[in-house]
Amino acid sequence: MRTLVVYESMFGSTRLVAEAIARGVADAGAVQVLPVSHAGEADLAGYDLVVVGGPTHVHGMSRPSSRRGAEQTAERPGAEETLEPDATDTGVREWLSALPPIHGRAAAFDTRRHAPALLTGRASKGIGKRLRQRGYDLVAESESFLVDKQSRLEPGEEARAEQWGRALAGSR
Ligand SMILES: Cc1cc2nc3c(=O)[nH]c(=O)nc-3n(C[C@H](O)[C@H](O)[C@H](O)COP(=O)(O)O)c2cc1C
Repeated sequence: MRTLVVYESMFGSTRLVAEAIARGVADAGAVQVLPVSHAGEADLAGYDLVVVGGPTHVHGMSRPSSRRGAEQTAERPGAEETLEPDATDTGVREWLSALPPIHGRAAAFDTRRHAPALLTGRASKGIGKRLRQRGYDLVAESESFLVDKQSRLEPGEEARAEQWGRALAGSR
């Protein structure tokens, strides 16, 4: 099985989740992890499974304005957040909009604050919806991985992401 994991990440937590998912999926075959800024070059037809994730911003997928907000957060004096080198003006929302229709298997994930999803929203809902609109079959329920107020992953979330990846690898 060939798997592609595409992620968007401003502060690094969604990247860590993407890398953990990839470790889990790797039991089932080759896996490539790409930041969304490089995913436009990928030939999606060459993959048996495409996993897409991003941070929850303003209850959903990020937008240019919320990504600017994240940049400003990292630029505050004494900020604990540092901006990822691959954090650019392209997010999964824009990437998914430009995706050609394709039939394939996919799954969606996000990172979000540790509170009920009704309050936080979750980007994976929109990611999953758009993947289905493009023609993908979702092989699993969309999943959220939780961060604290400084956007750091909560303890145990990387292990849970690896486990989720293992479950994806076993899905048919
Ligand atoms: C502009 C902005 C808006 C955010 N809005 C939400 C939100 O509505 N719900 C939520 O759970 N987290 C929200 N967050 C927290 C992000 O989900 C968190 O920063 C992200 O999961 C960290 O992932 P990253 O390190 O990959 O960027 C927001 C963060 C920023 C910068």
